Amino acid sequence: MIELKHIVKKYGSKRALQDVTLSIPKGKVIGLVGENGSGKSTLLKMMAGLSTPNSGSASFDGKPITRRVASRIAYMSDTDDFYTYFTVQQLIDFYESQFKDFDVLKAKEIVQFLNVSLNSKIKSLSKGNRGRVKIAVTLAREADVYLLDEPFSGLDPMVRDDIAKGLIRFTDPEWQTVIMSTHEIREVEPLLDDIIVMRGGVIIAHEAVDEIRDFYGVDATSWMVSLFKDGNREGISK
Ligand SMILES: Nc1ncnc2c1ncn2[C@@H]1O[C@H](COP(=O)(O)OP(=O)(O)OP(=O)(O)O)[C@@H](O)[C@H]1O
Repeated sequence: MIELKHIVKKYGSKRALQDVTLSIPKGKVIGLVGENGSGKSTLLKMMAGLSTPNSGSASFDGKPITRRVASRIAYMSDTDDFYTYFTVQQLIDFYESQFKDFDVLKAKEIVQFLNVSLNSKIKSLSKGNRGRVKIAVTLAREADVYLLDEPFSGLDPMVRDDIAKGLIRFTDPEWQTVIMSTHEIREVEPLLDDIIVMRGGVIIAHEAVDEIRDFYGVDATSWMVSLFKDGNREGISK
């Protein structure tokens, strides 16, 4: 469904992505992991049509990813400066005006599921509740793909758990794909079908979580730690 071929993205002379080739099928939940600065956000922006490659190609269902095609892709940034002057209800109204695939009833259901009041002003919400609202309006889009940049970052375990439950409950694995960057691999591992590991702008591994357990005989977190310790994917033998 999403195909990236030999993508290079430079910021000045810095290469944020180096020759990235990647195929993302429909109906998977994928964790994108790697050290700070390894290129995760840049890769998500590329798939969202928010960043243009210096070379290589990005396509969705065979068509180049442009802002138009990207209307089927819901992107959630990692920033926390999120329409602070709105109430939650006003934010939902705003999203409805911006996105054709936005489902107001679903948005309200998710907000209720996550225990946030529609009348709250976003600027007066705690960071955890802002995180809940952010995921609610993202998942309320009936998009083919959800690209979530660090949905768990800086949030306490209860909020992380709520967001994980929301992801399971409000996405349909039959046709929707979720790709999320995270540093909380241990917590999200049960949600994941695949893990993509990045280092220095390169994808150093892309494995199915079941395969990691079956062939490497370890959980995904231990597999990833060994991958980094040994500096390459041959670190753990099947
Ligand atoms: N707008 C920009 N201008 C200049 N350099 C940038 C820009 N965005 C990213 N970079 C650089 O590109 C590289 C990849 O950054 P990116 O944000 O994609 O990494 P990341 O894996 O998401 O990091 P983190 O885990 O810290 O969020 C880094 O070296 C970063 O400094």
